[in-house]
Amino acid sequence: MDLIDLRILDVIDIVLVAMLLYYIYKLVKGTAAINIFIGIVMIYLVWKLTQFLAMEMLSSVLGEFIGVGMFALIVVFQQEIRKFLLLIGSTNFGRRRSFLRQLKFIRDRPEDSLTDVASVIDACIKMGKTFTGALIVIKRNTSLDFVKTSGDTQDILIKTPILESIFYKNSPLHDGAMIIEDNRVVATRVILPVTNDRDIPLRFGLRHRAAVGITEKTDALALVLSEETGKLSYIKNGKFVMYETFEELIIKIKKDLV
Ligand SMILES: Nc1ncnc2c1ncn2[C@@H]1O[C@H](COP(=O)(O)OP(=O)(O)OP(=O)(O)O)[C@@H](O)[C@H]1O
Repeated sequence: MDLIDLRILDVIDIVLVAMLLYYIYKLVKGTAAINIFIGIVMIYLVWKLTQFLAMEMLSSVLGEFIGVGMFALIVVFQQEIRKFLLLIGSTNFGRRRSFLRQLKFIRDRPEDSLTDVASVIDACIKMGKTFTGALIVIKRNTSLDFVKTSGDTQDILIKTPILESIFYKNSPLHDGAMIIEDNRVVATRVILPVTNDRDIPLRFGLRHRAAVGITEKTDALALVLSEETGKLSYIKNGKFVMYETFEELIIKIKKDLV
């Protein structure tokens, strides 16, 4: 019986380690950190090999290095560790959230719990036609309180004309970002963290960099309207999401909000 238990635990152990390595790889893939990650994996494998071959001295040197290296790793991978914890947190919360939403849906008026994505996109289409710049952040699981404090607190039910009037060029609220939680505008004139990503084309300025920045640091979704081109960009997880039509975009956002 003990033997069977051990085997099952071993399998679970291996699956968990494989999942952990996969998630870490997914996070560092395409970043400069991938080379550091590969380097660490190689040192670890050599260390294990020296232990297996009983090469005492080399194994103890590498062992010491890996021991101290743990602290260095936390510093080097600060951003990635943050993202990783966020990923784990939001995976669980995601399910709980949709369950809570169901409950909320029963309790509250529906207009208060689900983001009216169609109205948001409708406002964006209209603003795009008049080359009005806009930056809209939609909260998912991660709290946005740390950025909200930089702007003005609001509590406004989402309606197309209201969103348009907020970003209207002469409006006192048009500057910075607007934050949406559920179906309400909860903050305006918010200053967002700007990304350091050098791969973003130069034609994108600070508004787009801020949208990439907040979606890198949190799981929020961002919509950016360019004042220069009137083009609407949808940004998720620090990346521009491609879409063909506005209908397709609405479906994508709704899916991302479930
Ligand atoms: N860190 C930030 N947080 C929130 N809003 C910002 C931030 N940086 C810039 N903005 C907003 O973006 C506006 C325009 O900035 P900028 O012209 O650099 O952006 P852009 O990406 O080139 O956009 P556009 O294509 O509309 O010109 C600013 O006036 C401000 O309202």
